[in-house]
Amino acid sequence: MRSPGSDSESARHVDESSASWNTVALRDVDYGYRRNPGVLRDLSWAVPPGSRTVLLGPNGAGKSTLMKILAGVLDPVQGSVAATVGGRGISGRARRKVVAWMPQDVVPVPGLTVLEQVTYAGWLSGLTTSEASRRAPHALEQVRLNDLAQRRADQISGGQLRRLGLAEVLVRDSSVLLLDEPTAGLDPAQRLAFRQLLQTCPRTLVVSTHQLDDIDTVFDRVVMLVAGRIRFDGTTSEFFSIAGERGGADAEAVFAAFVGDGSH
Ligand SMILES: Nc1ncnc2c1ncn2[C@@H]1O[C@H](COP(=O)(O)OP(=O)(O)OP(=O)(O)O)[C@@H](O)[C@H]1O
Repeated sequence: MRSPGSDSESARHVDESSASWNTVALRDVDYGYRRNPGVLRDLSWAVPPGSRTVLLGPNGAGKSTLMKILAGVLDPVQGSVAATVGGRGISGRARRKVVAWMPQDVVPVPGLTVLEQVTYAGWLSGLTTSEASRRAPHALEQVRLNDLAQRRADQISGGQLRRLGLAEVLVRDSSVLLLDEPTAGLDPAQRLAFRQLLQTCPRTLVVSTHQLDDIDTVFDRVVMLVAGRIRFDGTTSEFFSIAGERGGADAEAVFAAFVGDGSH
């Protein structure tokens, strides 16, 4: 393993006691792919510090693209991304220490065990080898994968791989976690365990999902992205009050209304 670079060292000096102030914000961001321009359009949004935000939107709305830009994996074509820690701006490279991203497709590292892959992810994020080794078993316990710690990562099921991806994020000491469809492919018991984990997770969360059941028990904010623009940004109770206005419609009906008729 190479030793963590100066980037991680500078981020280590971040005052984690003020982590509730840590945020990342987009201003007037446009993004498009070469063959697919206009995916995000003039988008401004700041991750609310200390909150649990669920990111909703139809297929192709731009949720994954938005997360990749927040995580620093993609750079906007126009506009800017700024992260603040304890109220102070930090560099784009230091942002990768503060913001952890779980992609939609978790990739097993050939030849590594589940435990080694999580340890490696922690080390790559800037933890020392001993810190990463100390934290990895706990991260595996949090996603209930400790029984498979010694299994090769490329020999586990799709749902188990997803939980491994989540452990790779939890092992880091990042204060902002971006989770792209973390419950896709999880069985009902694991989805319940995941919800319980999020309810007690003391970090800022942004989670994209197509599963609308129980969002009010986990998340305090809802962002709805439609065709690359934010159509709704508010508290979960504001989201559900729209359901009330619609005669007690459920979350799916509110979702469909935002996507379909543009009346909100
Ligand atoms: N690498 C790429 N090259 C070209 N177009 C892309 C690429 N990745 C995504 N897109 C396109 O960008 C748009 C937004 O995709 P994105 O994956 O961000 O949407 P999403 O809201 O996460 O969708 P889903 O709910 O289906 O995961 C889609 O039209 C998609 O086809």
